[in-house]
Amino acid sequence: MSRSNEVGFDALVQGCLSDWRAYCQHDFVRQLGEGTLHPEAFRHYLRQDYLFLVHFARAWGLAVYKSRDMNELRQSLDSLKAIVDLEMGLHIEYCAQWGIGEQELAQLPEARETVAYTRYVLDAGNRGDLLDLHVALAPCLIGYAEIAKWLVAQSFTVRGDANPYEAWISMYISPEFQAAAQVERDWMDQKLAKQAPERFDALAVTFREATRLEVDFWQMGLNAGDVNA
Ligand SMILES: Cc1ncc(C[n+]2csc(CCO)c2C)c(N)n1
Repeated sequence: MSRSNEVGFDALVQGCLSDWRAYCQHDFVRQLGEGTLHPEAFRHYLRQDYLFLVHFARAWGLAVYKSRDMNELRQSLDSLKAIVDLEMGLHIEYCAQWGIGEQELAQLPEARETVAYTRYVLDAGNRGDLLDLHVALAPCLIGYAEIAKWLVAQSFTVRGDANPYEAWISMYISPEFQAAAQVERDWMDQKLAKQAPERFDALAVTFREATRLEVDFWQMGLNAGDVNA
């Protein structure tokens, strides 16, 4: 747990609160909660998320490379294996339920928003160390847990079969996913508490940029459902 007199993940959020809210409470998220999101918006998001996950797996490969001891190596390798062996397969199955086949996924052109976000994360890790990489990944890893918690607390959110996006909500609100996000948060709190102020400020910039790129990713999805566009 982060203590109030120490900087941690919460301080990263406080450093870019308006961007963080724009991400966590984005219209894409709200409409997903209401169940009113245009299915094409969701499909576009799912397709690009497949490409996102491929680069996300590469980011864990980079984390393996940037690891400096056996603990870090094991943690990074476990994450890499989880995404490659498990989560990619689940995503492919989920896409199939939305009428998106594996063949289509394999041939997808990458949207600029996907390129921007994933390459930003990989560059942050490449030029920095393991902490820079984790901070660049934090909006993704911890953000989705926060988004799910926020969503289920809103009165407009529809749960159960009446919402076509129930599976998405239930995956990210699941105790397993929430616990994994908490592990990441604890790791980050512990690392951030040891950083000098200038170093923290540089990390906060990376966090804010990655958060803004997540906003763009939602907006990309929303735009794809705009029939007038
Ligand atoms: C654009 C985008 N941002 C974040 C996530 C969430 N996410 C991707 S991989 C992962 C780790 C464990 O599954 C999490 C939480 C996403 N799917 N797409």
